[in-house]
Amino acid sequence: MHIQLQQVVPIPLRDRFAQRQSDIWNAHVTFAEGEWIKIKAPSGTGKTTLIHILYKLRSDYEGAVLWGNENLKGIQPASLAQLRQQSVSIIFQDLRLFDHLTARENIELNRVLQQPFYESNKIDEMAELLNVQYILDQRAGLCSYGEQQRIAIIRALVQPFTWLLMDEPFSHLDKANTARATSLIAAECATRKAGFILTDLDEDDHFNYSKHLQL
Ligand SMILES: Nc1ncnc2c1ncn2[C@@H]1O[C@H](COP(=O)(O)OP(=O)(O)OP(=O)(O)O)[C@@H](O)[C@H]1O
Repeated sequence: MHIQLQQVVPIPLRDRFAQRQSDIWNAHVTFAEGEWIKIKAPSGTGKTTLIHILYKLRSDYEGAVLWGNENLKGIQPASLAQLRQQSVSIIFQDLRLFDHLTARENIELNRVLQQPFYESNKIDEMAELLNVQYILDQRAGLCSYGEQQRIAIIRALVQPFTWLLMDEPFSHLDKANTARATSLIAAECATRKAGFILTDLDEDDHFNYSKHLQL
């Protein structure tokens, strides 16, 4: 499924962005199935806004966003639920774990709420790869941000998807942990022939990107 942005402009930012050159805002953009897209932008230029628009957490924009032939503005709740269960997974910038649940329960909840893509033993396997196996049974609220970020990454990877949305997904990780996380994400995207959209502040060579865009 491809994604199209047709002259999307967030309404609260309309005036501020009017003079700005952007590959995304107020442009026609198509992301083809399986593409690995990097979107680079300074702080405050709308990375989170874009990710939230794509996941339909907000609809205060002009223009249109299409997932395949489905315009997000008119999408029925059942179709949106199906999109999020089968086609789109997400790593939020603010992580959005349930603090009172354990790390494992947070991941398991997403695994069973969706059509499970893996058996639950995959959680232990991924946790070992990302070096967070020792906090799996600890309450997420007690985990450090770096640990929580790795849990949020695993949570996103245990469900089916053909697109993965990632909003500054390595912001709390050191170099070694970022390398572990990127190789797991690359392997999981390759297994599914999935594409991703990754936003970040700076250039990086974490992945073999298909496209580099500037917000
Ligand atoms: N609903 C809203 N109403 C008004 N302004 C908003 C709204 N949502 C976001 N903004 C503003 O839009 C700008 C972009 O916000 P956003 O969080 O998308 O930026 P970002 O690129 O993700 O930033 P950072 O790199 O700091 O996380 C900010 O200046 C923010 O204050």
